[in-house]
Amino acid sequence: MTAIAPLVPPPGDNRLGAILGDLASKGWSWQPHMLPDALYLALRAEVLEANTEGELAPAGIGREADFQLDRSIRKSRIAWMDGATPAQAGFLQWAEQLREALNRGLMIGLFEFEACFAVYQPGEFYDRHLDSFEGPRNRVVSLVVYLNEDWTEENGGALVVWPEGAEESAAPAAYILPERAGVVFMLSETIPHAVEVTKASRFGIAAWWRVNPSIQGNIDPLA
Ligand SMILES: O=C(O)CCC(=O)C(=O)O
Ligand SMILES: [Fe+2]
Repeated sequence: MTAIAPLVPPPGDNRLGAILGDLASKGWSWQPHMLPDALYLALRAEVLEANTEGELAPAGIGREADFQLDRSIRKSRIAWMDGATPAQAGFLQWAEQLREALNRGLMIGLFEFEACFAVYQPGEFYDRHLDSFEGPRNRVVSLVVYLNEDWTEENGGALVVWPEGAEESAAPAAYILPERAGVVFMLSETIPHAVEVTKASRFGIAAWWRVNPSIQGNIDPLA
């Protein structure tokens, strides 16, 4: 199988520098129109199809024993990616280039990657939360990619980002509209964020890198 845009040019040095600088200084970064167009179109077509074919399942919170399906906190539907289509394979390659750049620039050992399509229908939302879970195989950097054409402020559905470690009552640092091919990076353990109630169908990808929690050379097997 050939990945879509297998030779996606790596994001330019300026852009990578800005992302690394933002993550180091404030813990999050907004990059408008960052996803290459061929990938954007192919991934958007896939999420629209998954949505009409009923391939999305209600999203939960936490993992394994802590997993909860609490529709009062998070109301959306997701489908995990397995890289089995050209669009998904292309996305995984693109993310791999970012992983290498983040590891070099931040001197961290991002290791595993997991990604899902996420759809919020009108009225759906995700309350304020952190993406990291309890336990050793934790999420360290979150990546969100938006697959919406012509999003407007009236549609709602903004991603609200708070400063690192901010109290619930603190003023948000940013309201980000889920615009076409826009990409958000966040430190999963320290950046609280929320998705405001959307008034239009809101398509995107939520993804995370985790560190390798291996001890004495034993790589933790994938779940
Ligand atoms: O779609 C977004 O803007 C963010 C989604 C999110 O916070 C998550 O899936 O954990
Ligand atoms: Fe999140």
